[in-house]
Amino acid sequence: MDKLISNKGSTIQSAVPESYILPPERRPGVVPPCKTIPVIDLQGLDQDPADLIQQIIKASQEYGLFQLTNHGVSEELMQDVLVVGKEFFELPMEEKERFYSEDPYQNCRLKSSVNYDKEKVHFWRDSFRHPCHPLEDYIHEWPQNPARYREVFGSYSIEVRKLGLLLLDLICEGLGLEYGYFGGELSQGLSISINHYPLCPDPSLVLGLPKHGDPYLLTLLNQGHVAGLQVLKDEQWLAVEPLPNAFVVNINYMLQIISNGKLKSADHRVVPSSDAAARTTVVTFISPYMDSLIEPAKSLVNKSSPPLYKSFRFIDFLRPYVTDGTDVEKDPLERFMA
Ligand SMILES: O=C(O)CCC(=O)C(=O)O
Ligand SMILES: [Fe+2]
Repeated sequence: MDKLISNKGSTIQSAVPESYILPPERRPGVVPPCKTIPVIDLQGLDQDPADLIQQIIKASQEYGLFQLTNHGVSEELMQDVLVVGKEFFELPMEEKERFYSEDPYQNCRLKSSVNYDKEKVHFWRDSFRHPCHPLEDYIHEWPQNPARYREVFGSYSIEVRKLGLLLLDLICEGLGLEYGYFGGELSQGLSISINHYPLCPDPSLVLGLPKHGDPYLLTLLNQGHVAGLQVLKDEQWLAVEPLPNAFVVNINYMLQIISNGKLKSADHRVVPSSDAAARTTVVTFISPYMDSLIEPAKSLVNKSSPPLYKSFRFIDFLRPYVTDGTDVEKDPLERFMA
């Protein structure tokens, strides 16, 4: 519990503790906002679906990440989860305590940094995470305080799941896969993580999250209005500007593998805000079942395009990823190359 940044009280507001200070070569440096990151307006879906699919595929090939506007999840719900998520982190410690755990497989889990006990340097983030689908299996484990938590996160998880499955259908069509390819067990997992990056006395010395790719299928991030997310493209970090009520969507490792490398997982990281504001974000991950078989889709593999990755069970990828954390320079896909 005393590992949580939000539990360290006033001492942490005056100076960054030694254990969070990165060596100079790993510090984030200055990254200006980037204007070229694709913004896709889902309103065009009815008029010209083919064009929209092309935009999604192109962005997923070039950046592995795009922003999505007019996506159908109401502004009210987008705002509500950010407000209630923030309220959760503002609760007294006694309220949050029962969710704190060192066990990476615990369902409802409050934790700090990435892999606190193993990492050399800690990251400036607390997070609270839980599975969401099917809702009735999990909602009774969620917090009852803030009072609106279950209602707001319940509705949000249903809406975001619908949107995520729609995006996967569009990606499926864009890749030329058989209809409904992602509809089954590959997309049955759903979890939400509230990331809280408290105010940092010197953001230039730390990272909120280190460079990583997300290990699932697809991520939909509601990043609110405080900047901090950066994506790596052609060895350059680009800052992803907050757009009101937009989702930042990123391709995950499993989608890179299933598409046989046609789509690319976006490496990203988070820098705590330098505009004197804490940053709270809500991240939704769509993922395969633990025992789902992951492999390049058969229809994308042929003589001239051999499989780039092996077949494996999702848990065999996830287990080392979870245990080793993401504080490593090596590529987690390496062991799964064909
Ligand atoms: O909070 C963010 O902006 C991104 C979080 C993220 O990358 C993650 O939770 O995997
Ligand atoms: Fe991530």
